[in-house]
Amino acid sequence: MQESDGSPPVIFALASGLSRAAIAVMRLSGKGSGRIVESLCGRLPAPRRASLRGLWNRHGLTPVLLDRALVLWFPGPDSYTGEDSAELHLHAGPAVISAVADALVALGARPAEPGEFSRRAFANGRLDLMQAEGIADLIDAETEAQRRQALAQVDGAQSRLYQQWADRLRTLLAHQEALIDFPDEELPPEVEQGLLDGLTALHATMTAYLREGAGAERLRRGLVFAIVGEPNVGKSSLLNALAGRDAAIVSARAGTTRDAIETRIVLGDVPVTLVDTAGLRETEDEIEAEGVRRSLFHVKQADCVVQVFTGSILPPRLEEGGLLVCNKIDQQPAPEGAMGISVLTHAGMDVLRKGLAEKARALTSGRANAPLTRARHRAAIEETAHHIGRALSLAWPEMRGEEMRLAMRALGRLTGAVDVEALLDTVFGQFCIGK
Ligand SMILES: Nc1nc2c(c(=O)[nH]1)N(C=O)[C@@H](CNc1ccc(C(=O)N[C@@H](CCC(=O)O)C(=O)O)cc1)CN2
Ligand SMILES: Nc1nc2c(ncn2[C@@H]2O[C@H](COP(=O)(O)OP(=O)(O)OP(=O)(O)O)[C@@H](O)[C@H]2O)c(=O)[nH]1
Repeated sequence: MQESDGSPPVIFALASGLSRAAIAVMRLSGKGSGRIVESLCGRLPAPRRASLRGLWNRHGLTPVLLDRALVLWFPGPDSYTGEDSAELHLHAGPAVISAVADALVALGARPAEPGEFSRRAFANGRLDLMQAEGIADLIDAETEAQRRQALAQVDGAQSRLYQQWADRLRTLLAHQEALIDFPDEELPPEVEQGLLDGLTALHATMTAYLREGAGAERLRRGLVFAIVGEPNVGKSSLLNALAGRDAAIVSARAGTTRDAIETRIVLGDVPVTLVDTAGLRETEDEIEAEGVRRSLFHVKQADCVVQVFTGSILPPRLEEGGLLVCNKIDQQPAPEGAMGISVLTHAGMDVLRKGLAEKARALTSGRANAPLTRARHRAAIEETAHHIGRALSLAWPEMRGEEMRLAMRALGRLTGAVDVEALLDTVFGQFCIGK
């Protein structure tokens, strides 16, 4: 469906989501938005000013009033998408929303796909891919640290850094082209040396950046901490205590937890999924054995393993860098080398919470400015660095030039400057509807 002049169709979505609320924001974008708003509420309100209007369905014999709503009109290109856009701030009843949606469809609009508003903003040059991904992260941000990180990305921290790299690379490529085009002229030898030095420095910058990177990506997606140990040591009790609610079944019978139970909590400003796993032991019981297999899988997947035991003997560590926790110190003191707690009496629980928060912070720390937040970015920067590395290893100018062009391409895909059609579905498909 398109407008008759070939411009993209008007799309609409409930930007405020479907949860129960007092007001619902219906958002429209596309060249025909103005015509649709006029049909609903008469003349267009003044640009960017909230106006109270009756919304009328004029399709039947007599006009039907759908709602009295606040209407905002954003003429393009000064709008989020860069197109003519409008917002209808409705009373959020489901019947109001569906009546308005029906009227919009009758007027030629169609429901938006996930991320479609932002995709249009990208297509119209209002934001680059990294900023768009930042917006998706901002919508998902649960903690202050995630919010800060996402907002810096929306403000272009990464865009600026990667653009700076692209500019350096482009200058170096120009020098390389000069070496190719004028092989016989007397180009001063500094040109080639300067080129190689420049490539070496850029390569070093990128590899250092990749090395420091993992923390921000973990902060964006949140961490997984697995609670593991033998049956009956109090793993489920510990999960419930940390979560502050009865998420897992606690019983005196060993082997109670069969399948992993997950709870989300916040530790040190990082969202953490705690996984309570089946107790690790040799067993004849088929279901319990499957539980044990799954526990070991979680140990491998987790960002941190909280290994719980009881008694006076330190167990062998399941995982380097994990936390060794001795429970039930109300019955017996913890051995040296483990953190002692009693879920029953709360002894040691504050120290444990601090220790876990410290782990969460350490796993998500990294450079404060323009950090690496996504696997997509990591892959593109790795590819860029790979081609720069190859360029450095090639003496033949044409081939070095080709590697440098491939490096430029990889970097361009990062911000969306080149060659991205295939990427767009992946990037914008992860958005929620209405963004
Ligand atoms: N009601 C409402 N709240 C919202 C949004 C929205 O679309 N609607 N946003 C949606 O994401 C965010 C704000 N972001 C926005 C970004 C750009 C423009 C915009 O109209 N930009 C124009 C004009 C800027 C100006 O002069 O004020 C432009 O950049 O040209 C609006 C909202 C969060 N809150
Ligand atoms: N004395 C004492 N008992 C505890 C403490 N923490 C948990 N328990 C008890 O130990 C028993 C086992 O607790 P669970 O939390 O079910 O243990 P689990 O490790 O999840 O057990 P499985 O599901 O079998 O792997 C229960 O009866 C708890 O009430 C503690 O700090 N002190």
